[in-house]
Amino acid sequence: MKKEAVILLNMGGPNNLEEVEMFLKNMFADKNILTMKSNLLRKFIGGLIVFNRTESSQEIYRQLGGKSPIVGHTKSLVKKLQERLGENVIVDFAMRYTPPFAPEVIDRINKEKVQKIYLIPLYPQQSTTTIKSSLEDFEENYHSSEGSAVLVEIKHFFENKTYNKAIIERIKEKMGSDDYNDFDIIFSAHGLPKKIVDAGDVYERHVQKHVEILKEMLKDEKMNFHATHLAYQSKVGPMEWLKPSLQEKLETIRNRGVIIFPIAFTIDNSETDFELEIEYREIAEELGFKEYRVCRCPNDSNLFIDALEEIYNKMK
Ligand SMILES: C=CC1=C(C)c2cc3[nH]c(cc4nc(cc5[nH]c(cc1n2)c(C)c5CCC(=O)O)C(CCC(=O)O)=C4C)c(C)c3C=C
Ligand SMILES: [Fe+2]
Ligand SMILES: [Fe+2]
Repeated sequence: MKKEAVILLNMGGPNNLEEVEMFLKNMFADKNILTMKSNLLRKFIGGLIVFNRTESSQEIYRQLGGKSPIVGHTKSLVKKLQERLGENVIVDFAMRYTPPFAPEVIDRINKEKVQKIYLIPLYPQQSTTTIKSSLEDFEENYHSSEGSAVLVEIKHFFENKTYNKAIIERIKEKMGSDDYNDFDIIFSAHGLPKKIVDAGDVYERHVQKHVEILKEMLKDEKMNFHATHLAYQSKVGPMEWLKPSLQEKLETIRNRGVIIFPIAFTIDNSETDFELEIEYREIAEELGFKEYRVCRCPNDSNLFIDALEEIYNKMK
């Protein structure tokens, strides 16, 4: 039987405090993140951002036990997907800004004489800053290696019913037997500079469509929240980003219960475990929320494994 590989792609996150600078350097050297044409200007602006951000960023990861949770969760997901797909398919992962990088993974699969490689970026909605960047990085590295497999890629999977069931399951898990009507739900997406959206990035549209799909599913499941909202978190720097921000949104709700689902991530990371769980919790407490809950990402849940198996089968 011909060998195939499924490679999951993601942004990565520091595996230790020394890797924080590497993570930020690689992120802000990415032409999909800092989109100016001049490489020299990117180097200058990127260098300034990294210089100004490294220490405060290290503090975030220090509070998370010295590393991002993203790689650990991804390893567990890969192990379970490998068990599901069996020994004729190699399942592995590559990160964009921290190890394991694409060349290391490519070296491993090239030893196996793989005929076809299925690339699945672990972001539900498409963006130039994430999926395009990860696919380009893997493909450029693969084409300069000795590998000769056919590369098959998927650009987004927010419409996948099974994936969305995994989200609904996570929301149910946080709500338990509590009355949904006592809570507003906020789908919180990672923000994006408005300039990138205006240049044609489809991310905002995908996020909006995703929220509409989930709203319908909540209705079908009779999960009748008091209201459903979309907001954007994680703004970096002085530029205009997508709105409303999560802070603005929380300020308009107040005095109720609120549950947050981090809609742009499949895997828990510093933006969920620190920004949502710690920083926004403090803001919510100051604003007088009766309850503030953050759902877990799908991570290595069985329904997410089912969705990835389905996506792989559809790509064939
Ligand atoms: C211009 C800056 C940034 C853009 C554009 C951006 C897009 C973007 N990012 C994610 C997912 C994640 N981002 C994470 C961390 C993170 N992101 C930025 C900047 C931009 N992101 C920074 C500076 C950081 C570092 C954290 C900090 O120092 O505050 C992470 C977390 C990784 C981890 O370590 O756990 C994720 C995941 C998406 C989905 C996205 C565009 C849609
Ligand atoms: Fe980010
Ligand atoms: Fe952040």
